[in-house]
Amino acid sequence: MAAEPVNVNEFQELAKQALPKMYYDYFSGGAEDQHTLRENVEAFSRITFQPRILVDVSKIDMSTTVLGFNISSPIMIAPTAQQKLAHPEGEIATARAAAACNTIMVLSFMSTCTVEEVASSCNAIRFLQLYVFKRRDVSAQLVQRAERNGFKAIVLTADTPRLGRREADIKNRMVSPQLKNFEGLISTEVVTDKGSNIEALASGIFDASLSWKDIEWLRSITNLPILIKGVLTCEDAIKAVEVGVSGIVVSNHGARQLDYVPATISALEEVVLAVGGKVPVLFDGGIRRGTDIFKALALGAQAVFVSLSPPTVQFV
Ligand SMILES: Cc1cc2nc3c(=O)[nH]c(=O)nc-3n(C[C@H](O)[C@H](O)[C@H](O)COP(=O)(O)O)c2cc1C
Ligand SMILES: CCCCC(=O)C(=O)O
Repeated sequence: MAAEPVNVNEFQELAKQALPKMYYDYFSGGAEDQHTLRENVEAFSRITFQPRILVDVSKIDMSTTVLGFNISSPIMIAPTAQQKLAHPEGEIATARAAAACNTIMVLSFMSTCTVEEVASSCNAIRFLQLYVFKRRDVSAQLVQRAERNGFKAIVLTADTPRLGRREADIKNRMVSPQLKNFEGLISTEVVTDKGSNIEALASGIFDASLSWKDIEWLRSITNLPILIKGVLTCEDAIKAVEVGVSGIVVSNHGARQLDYVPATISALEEVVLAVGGKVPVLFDGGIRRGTDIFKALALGAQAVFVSLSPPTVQFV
């Protein structure tokens, strides 16, 4: 029997063996040259510690609070789309894992299980990630269903007016299933014989006109706190605080959107300084080890998100 994996990179190797190539490439790939994909991981490796000795560490409490929710450690689960492509239980299994670890799961707007299925599967603390569709009524309905089903916050993803150009998905003609949340509302089954179906889906339904003024619209359709995901600069961090968001997620979407943006760990400090403690700053991108999380916390993150599909092994 093969030895148990001892780190995240080894899990990725197992995923590569287990998954059809089209899905493995979708889960692990980044945009274009995948420069930022490599940088997200490598920038962590350039940060080293100045350790202090002879400090009593016999009792460690890693618990923290995010938007008033106590969680067992500063590790939350990032929204990742279409999880049934990786495992038949999809987002329900992820929610159960979040409940077992006493942490928060962010459910992707493009999930393969419905908000109702996830809500009734366990008592995990759940936030809903939001994409704003051209059909605003569809996005609004989903937000309201999440609110009725006990979701606690909305995480607006702001870095995806269109889907990043992911060359493996183009070559594989990546297909996307009909997503159950939208059954009867809008079709998510795109059939194009050219390129990535998922990119075609996003260009068809995502509202590329989304801008700062739409935070007001979002506030008009929900009472839930709103976090904004995809902030990489002090300018946007200041704007986000000005429009009254309840939290900021420093993220480059796992390097799947605009290539050649900085590694998120390189952008974190400027955002934290600009926010000045007014709202919590969360963080994701490139986290593969506990020491990465420690670095993000040391640079001012309140907590981090980890994704299901760490794209490292092919590079390191
Ligand atoms: C397969 C996959 C699907 C994703 N789907 C979404 C999504 O639906 N919505 C979203 O806001 N971010 C999505 N993300 C981005 C993650 O939430 C997160 O920002 C990113 O994966 C963090 O980087 P890491 O993968 O290096 O941990 C996705 C990432 C991956 C790898
Ligand atoms: C159209 C689905 C988009 C999901 C997503 O955000 C990603 O794959 O990064």
